[in-house]
This record gives sequence, C-alpha cells and structure tokens, in this order.
Amino acid sequence: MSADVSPPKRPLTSLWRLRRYLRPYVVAMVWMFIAAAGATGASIVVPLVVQRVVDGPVRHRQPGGLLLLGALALLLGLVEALLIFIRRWTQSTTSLQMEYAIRNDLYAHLQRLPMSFHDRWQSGQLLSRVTTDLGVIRRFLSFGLIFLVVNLGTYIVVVLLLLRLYWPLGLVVALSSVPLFLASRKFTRYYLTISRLQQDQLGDLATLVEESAQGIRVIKSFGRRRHMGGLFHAGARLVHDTGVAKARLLARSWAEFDAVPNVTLAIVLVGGAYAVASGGMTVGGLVAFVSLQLMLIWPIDSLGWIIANGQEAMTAADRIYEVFDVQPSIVDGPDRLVARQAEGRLRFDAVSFTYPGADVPVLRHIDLEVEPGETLAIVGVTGSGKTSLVSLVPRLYDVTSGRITIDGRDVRSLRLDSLREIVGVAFEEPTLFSMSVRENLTLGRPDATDEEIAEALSVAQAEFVYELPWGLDTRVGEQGLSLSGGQRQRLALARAVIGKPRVLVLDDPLSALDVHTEALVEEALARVLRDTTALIVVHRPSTVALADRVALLRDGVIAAVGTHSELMATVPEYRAVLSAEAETSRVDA
Ligand SMILES: Nc1ncnc2c1ncn2[C@@H]1O[C@H](COP(=O)(O)OP(=O)(O)OP(=O)(O)O)[C@@H](O)[C@H]1O
Repeated sequence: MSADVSPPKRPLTSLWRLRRYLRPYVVAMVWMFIAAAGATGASIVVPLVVQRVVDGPVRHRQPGGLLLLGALALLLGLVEALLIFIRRWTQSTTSLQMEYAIRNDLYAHLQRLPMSFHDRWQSGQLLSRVTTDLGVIRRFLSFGLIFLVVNLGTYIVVVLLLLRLYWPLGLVVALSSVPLFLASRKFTRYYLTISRLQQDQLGDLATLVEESAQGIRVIKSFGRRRHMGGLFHAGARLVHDTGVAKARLLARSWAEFDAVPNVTLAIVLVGGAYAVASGGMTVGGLVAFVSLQLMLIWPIDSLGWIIANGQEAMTAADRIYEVFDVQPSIVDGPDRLVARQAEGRLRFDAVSFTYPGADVPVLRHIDLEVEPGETLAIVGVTGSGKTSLVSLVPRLYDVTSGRITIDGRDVRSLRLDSLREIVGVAFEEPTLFSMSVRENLTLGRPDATDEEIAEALSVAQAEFVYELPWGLDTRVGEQGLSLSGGQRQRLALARAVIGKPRVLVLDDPLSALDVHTEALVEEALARVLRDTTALIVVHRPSTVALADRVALLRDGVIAAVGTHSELMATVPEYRAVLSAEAETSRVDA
C-alpha cells in the first residue's frame, strides 16, 4: 500500500467508531467537560462583574463597593485556575490511556493478520499508523474534542448574553457566524484531502527509511548511496510540498477566521459608542459587551486549528480502521491435537495454491504423503514453488483448493497454537529478534528446558552461543551482537528443532553453512529426523542424503517422487537440477 491521493471515504464514521475506547473513561470525560465548562463559565462572569463595578462604585464614586466585587473577581479567577488544572490533569491521563489501548489492539491485530496482508502492505505504512496516526488521535481526544465542545458552548452562551445586553449589536455578532460557517466549510473540504495525502506520504517515507536501514550493506556495496539519497530526497520533497500547501491553506483560513471577529469588533465599538451616547446602553454595559466579545476571539481563532486537528484525527482514524477492518483470514479451527500424541502423518491431498491477488496458481494438484518419521526432500529449479509448498503446512497461507492433513485432520480444523506446537519451522532467511539468544531460541516453546535447548543447539551445531559474552543471555539481532549468516541459520535451525516437533518444515536450512559445518549439522540432524516427519527444501545434493524420498517439483506440479537413487537413475531432469545446484554451491563455497 502506498500513498493514495483520494480523500478518505468515511472519516467521520471511523472517528466515531473509536468511541468504544472512550467508554471506560466516560466518567472522567464528564468531569473533564464539567471542569472545562466551569472554567469558561467563571471567565464569562468576570466581564459581568466589571459591568457592575463600572456602573456601580466607579460611576457613583463609592470605593467601598469595590472590595466585594474585587473579591468576587479574585475568587472567580482562582476557581477558573483550579478547574483548568483538573481538566488538564484528567485529559492527559485518559487520552494517553486510550492511545495505549488502541496501540496494543492494533499491534495484536497486525500479528493476527495473515502473510498475504503483510505481503501487500509496506511496513512503513504500518509503522506510521501505529505511531504518528495514534498520536494525532490522542491530541484530538485530549484537546481538539474538548475545545470543540467548550468553544461552541462559549460561543452560544456569549452570543446569548450579548443579545441580552444590547440586542441590535448582539445580532451583528450573531450574524458574523455566517461568514465563519462558509469559511470553515471551504477549509474542511480541502484540508481533509491534503492531510490524508501527507499522512500517506509520511508512511511511504518511513518505508524508505526502514528499507534503506535494513539494506544498508547492499546500498553501500553497490555504491547506491546517491541513488537512495535521491529517492529519499524526492519522497521528503513531496512531504515538504504537501506540508507547505497545508500550512498555506491553514494560514489563509486563519486569516479569514481572524478577520471576522475583528471587523465585528470595529462595528460594535462604533455602534456601542453611539448607543451609549443616545442612552441605549450604559458605559458599564458597553465595557461588558466588548469584554465578552473579546472572549469570542480565541474560540473563533482556534476554529481553524480545531477543524484541522479534528480532520487529521478523522484521517488517522480512517487509516487505522483500514487495518482494523482487514479480517484475519487464517484463524483457529475448532480442534486441538495434542502434540505428544500426534503421529505426524502429513498428507497433501489435491492441493492447489494461488497467491492472494495473483492470477496464476503456483501449485497445482499436489498429492504427497509423508509417513510418520519419514523425511521427504523437495527439489526443483528456482521459482518452481518449493517455498510456497512448505509454507502451507504451518498455514502461513491457506490452500486454495484441496487440503493438507496431519494424522488425517485438516490443518484448517486445528487451533493455530496446537498446529504450531506440532510443526517446527526454519526458513532460509533466519530472522533473529533483538532479544537474548535464549528468547530467540524459545520463541515457539517458551517452556523449553535447558536440556532441550542444549540438545537443539547440538543438533544445529550452534554451541558457539555458549562462547558469546553472556552465553545464552547475550542479546542478538538488530540491536545486539551481530552474528554471521551461518551462525544465524544454525540458531534458526535450533529454534525449529527445539522440543522435537512431530513435523519439521525446513526451507533450505543449511544454505549458509560451509561444507564442514554442513556435514556436522547433517549428521546430528539425521538423528532427530529419525523420529520426526520432515519436509525439507533442498538445493545441495549432500543434503538430499538426509531424505528417505525426494519429490521433484516442476512449475508447481510434482513431476516425480522416489528415492534419491531411483530418481538419479530414471529422471534426467532431477540429475540436471541437482548438478546445476551442486555447481552453484561449489561456486558459492
Ligand atoms: N508472496 C508472494 N506473492 C505472490 N507471488 C509469490 C509470492 N511468493 C512467491 N511468489 C511466486 O511464486 C512462485 C514460486 O515461488 P517460490 O518462492 O515458492 O519458489 P521456490 O521454488 O521456493 O524458489 P527458490 O528456490 O528461488 O526459493 C514464483 O513465481 C514467485 O514469483
């Protein structure tokens, strides 16, 4: 998913849908509004006290009367300050708690979404949704929403008071809301599109930064620093241009919003002076009128900011619900198969598979049976569908037709935790997380004992971890100690075999190992494979020796199945594939 210039489709609905996160804080929100309304109420009363001061003690030259009214004004000021403190305290805690809850739910949802979703979405887009967009929503919930309600309330109350004080000028102020309404409508229309565009562009930029951080080795070794710099520059320029357009729109609208109360104020001053001169109004009345009207400047001025804030929150909510609305397609089945009692008979029954969104199937009518304890190697030229085939067993993707069974049970009928306890997996690209070696190893089996860890490390010939500065507690991965490709691969293999899963799926797990280490790993792995059903994608002829039988995959179809020697003797294509692979590995070595 990349930047999309179309405006969001249902922004208000998306924002409204977030109300369920507000629900636990309804009481706090009510207090917040009461405090905000109280503070504004206190500040509105002050001009009315001033009116009494001007028309009373000042006009009649009675300083004694000032004391009481002065004390009242002081009290009102103190009440206002206290209420503002209560509002700010409550709003920051509740909005941060809401942000925390939404962020946790969004992350959990992302983890539930299938591989096909992650294939389609840029990681930077997801990153910006989990960070920036949630921040925008928090700011709206903590400021925008409150000021929207409070300012609207202030506007209505003050206009009513003004009408009561002197209705002809009150009417002028009331009518000034018409141009304000028109200006805000125009602003809303453009701002929504532009803020969505900018948020999408920021997501694209985050993707670029992430990819170039991950691929820094390739960028440097190919001397592509300038090229990547150019790409970043172009992306950053887009964000800059959109930001400038957004700021100009805001500035223009701000000026329009600002002009209205100031023009109205000028009319009021002239009209008010005339009304006082002709006896329609007292001096105190005019002072109160003008003071009250000045109180409208902030609510009107901030209108642009509040609308902008609200619109950004709508866009952010829309972007978040785009993710929330994707239903996890790979979900738990009803059955549980106890890992210890599973036999591990694996069957592909007329399996076909097409990647979501693709037109052509990558696997067609695959029929395979792997007996408990048997090892089946998958061999085929690059792109023939080997990785796709093995990814279907742990349900990284679901078959398009046919079924895969373990002990006669369709994998889709099993609970995912049960399936993943039975199936251990290692892929060619060994991903390690920024955690300790132990945490990386026990990712799928948090309850693994030290003996099980030691056994797995011995199978994968990965005892080097004991030599690391803090042994099993050494932090590896992106933020930790850098390991070599072969070391990472051996850790990933150990992670797969830990706790002896009934079914082992290995996608070319030894590709990064030197010939000597590979031989040692194979020897140890052979012992594990005796009791485990295994499906191993194999490129090197030496690894084929681990397998009891081999299936040759050609263009997504099983072309031949048999023992290594049978296929070597009878299938020239098999010989060709393996000798080509052997050639490649010799060159690699
Ligand atoms: N996530 C994906 N979405 C769409 N098509 C994909 C995806 N992953 C792989 N393919 C396509 O499926 C086909 C088979 O790919 P696959 O990775 O299964 O082949 P392979 O035999 O494992 O290749 P290799 O030996 O190079 O790893 C390829 O044509 C590839 O372009």
